[in-house]
Amino acid sequence: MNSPSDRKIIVPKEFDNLDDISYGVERNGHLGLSPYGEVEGKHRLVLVEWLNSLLPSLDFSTNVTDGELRACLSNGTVLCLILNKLRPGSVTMVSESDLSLPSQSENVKTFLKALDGLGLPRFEISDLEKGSMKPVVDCLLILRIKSLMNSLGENASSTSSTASSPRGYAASSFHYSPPFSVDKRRASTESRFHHVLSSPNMAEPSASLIYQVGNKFHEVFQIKPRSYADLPAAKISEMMKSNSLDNAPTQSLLSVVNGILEESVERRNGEIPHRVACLLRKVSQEIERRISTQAEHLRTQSNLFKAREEKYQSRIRVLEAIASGNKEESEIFAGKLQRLKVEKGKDEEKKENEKKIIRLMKMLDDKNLVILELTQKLEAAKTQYESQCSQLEKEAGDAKAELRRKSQDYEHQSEELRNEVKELETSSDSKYQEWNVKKNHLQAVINFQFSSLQKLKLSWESIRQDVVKEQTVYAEECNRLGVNLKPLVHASQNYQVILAENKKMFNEILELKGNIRVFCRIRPSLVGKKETQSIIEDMGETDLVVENPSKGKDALRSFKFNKIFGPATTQGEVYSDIQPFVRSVLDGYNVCMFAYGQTGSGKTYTMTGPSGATSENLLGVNYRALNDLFRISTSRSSFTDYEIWVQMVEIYNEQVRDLLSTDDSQKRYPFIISF
Ligand SMILES: Nc1ncnc2c1ncn2[C@@H]1O[C@H](COP(=O)(O)OP(=O)(O)OP(=O)(O)O)[C@@H](O)[C@H]1O
Repeated sequence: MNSPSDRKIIVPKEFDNLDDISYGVERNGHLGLSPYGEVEGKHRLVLVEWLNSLLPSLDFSTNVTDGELRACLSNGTVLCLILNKLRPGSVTMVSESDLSLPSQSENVKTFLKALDGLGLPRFEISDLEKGSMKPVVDCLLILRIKSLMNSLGENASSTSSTASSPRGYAASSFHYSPPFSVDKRRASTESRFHHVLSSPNMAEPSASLIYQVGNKFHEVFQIKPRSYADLPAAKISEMMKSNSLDNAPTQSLLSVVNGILEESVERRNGEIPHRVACLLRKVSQEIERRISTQAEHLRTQSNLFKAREEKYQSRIRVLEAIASGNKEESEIFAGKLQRLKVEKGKDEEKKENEKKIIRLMKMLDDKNLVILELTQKLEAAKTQYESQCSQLEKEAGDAKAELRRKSQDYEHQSEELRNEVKELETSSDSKYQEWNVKKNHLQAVINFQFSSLQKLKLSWESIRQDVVKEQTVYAEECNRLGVNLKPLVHASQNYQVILAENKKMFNEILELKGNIRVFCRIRPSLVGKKETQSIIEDMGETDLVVENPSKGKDALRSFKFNKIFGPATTQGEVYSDIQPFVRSVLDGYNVCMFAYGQTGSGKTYTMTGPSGATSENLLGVNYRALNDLFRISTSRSSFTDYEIWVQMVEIYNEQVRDLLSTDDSQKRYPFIISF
């Protein structure tokens, strides 16, 4: 049986970070040294240790009294300092120099308001002023438990945070959950787990954390979102070689994984560069290692909790043995209980102790449940990350295969391009040769053209000299011609005068010959008629004698004409005597010619010509007169304009008819002539 001095409960060091378990911790290894109740004394010791570790300047003794605590905490400054220590900048307090008596409770109010905000139970301001400090102590202990729970959550996500701060408060955040509710603890744990994964605060580590994890990983934190793919391979390999990943906070590693995955998802082709995939695998391996370590750590802690529970069970059994009246033990404890009776009343204390032990056991059970849940969560997280890693490896494999396929495509394309380049080179060579041939040909043509040009220039020069010479000769000729032209000009000026005189004399001759002339043309006998049937007895130049036997002694009759044309006279000979009258028309005189005779005497033959005449010699007077009119008017066109029009009429049975009119109403006289 152990003596009272042997019944020291030596708490393993690992339990220092655990909240409720540490209620039973006595740094000097003894129970019940406090002037307060045994349990409350232990609570107070735990609180004192915690406060001293948070704010070393307080330097509370282990036997701190209510009065000392009240004196220290009553103005609220220390309370606010505790909060700010746990969560930097969480409250703004009034400095001590500004504190006046009326506003002394300002910092206390601020502290209590912060507790309300965190959802933690609070005390009243009056508790700080008088009476027991137990509500204040309990409140601070719950705050401590809460901070340790958060510290445990932090430990689950970062092994380095405990290394940087023994209690891991520097980067903690608080999420209140009622201390003895399993469901709410689960909710709180899940919340913390979610917080570790998604909190922006975790993605942005504190300055001290960055300092601890090293500059290499700090560079990774400085990478802008969606720029992992652009990170140089040298920098990634340097980071992977260094121990920066080992020192980096887990939430930062998760942020890197999430960043790479988000970047991969947002990229259209979903490809992950090889170097980034290597970094991803390295980070995943590091996370996996940490999860395994954490799980192992939690299993160890669970075992320790179980050992601790067994010890408490043995203690309970001892106490039960004491209670059941073990004599020796009773005697030993009797003295002790006697002393305790004197101080407070042993029976009540024992019952209270039993109740607290039972509560402690319940708390242990709850804790175990929480730890079990945490272990399960971590196992689930590990499984999830393993599946994610395998998924990532699969995707990396797919990406590699895709990359290989694309590489082959590129190889194929580059091969095709090389072939095309070769073909183009060949074609360009042939074209170059063609162009060279053409160039040589063109050069020869140009040379030929150049020599021809030279010859042309020489020819042109000689021609120019010839032209100059010819111009000189021409000028001389022109001068000579001008000299010769002078008499001609003079002669032409006289020519018009002479011509006018000629006209005048010509028409005077015609007048002298007679304005009215009568010619007689004797038609030859028609085919089939006898010559003897002719009545012409004698025919001279101008005289004609005809015989009419039916008249008896007056049978012979003579006629006189201006001229008589015999049967052998040609059409041209007839016109030659008429032609001067035609020319007289163009000099402005009126001329009228008509043929007169009996039917068949030859009028049409003389004026027009025989029908169907093809020979020019057979043309009659009309054709020849018109021909002369046009010829003479053309020759005089340089100095006289003539208008010539034709009208053909027939006078038959004293009726005049227009032979050219197409309008029947206009055919008979009088005609309406329009020009
Ligand atoms: N000088 C001539 N030489 C040859 N044949 C002629 C000559 N004169 C007229 N004849 C012929 O005589 C015929 C009658 O001539 P044409 O018709 O000229 O007579 P006409 O006086 O005009 O008759 P009509 O008054 O009836 O019209 C025609 O066959 C014509 O060829």
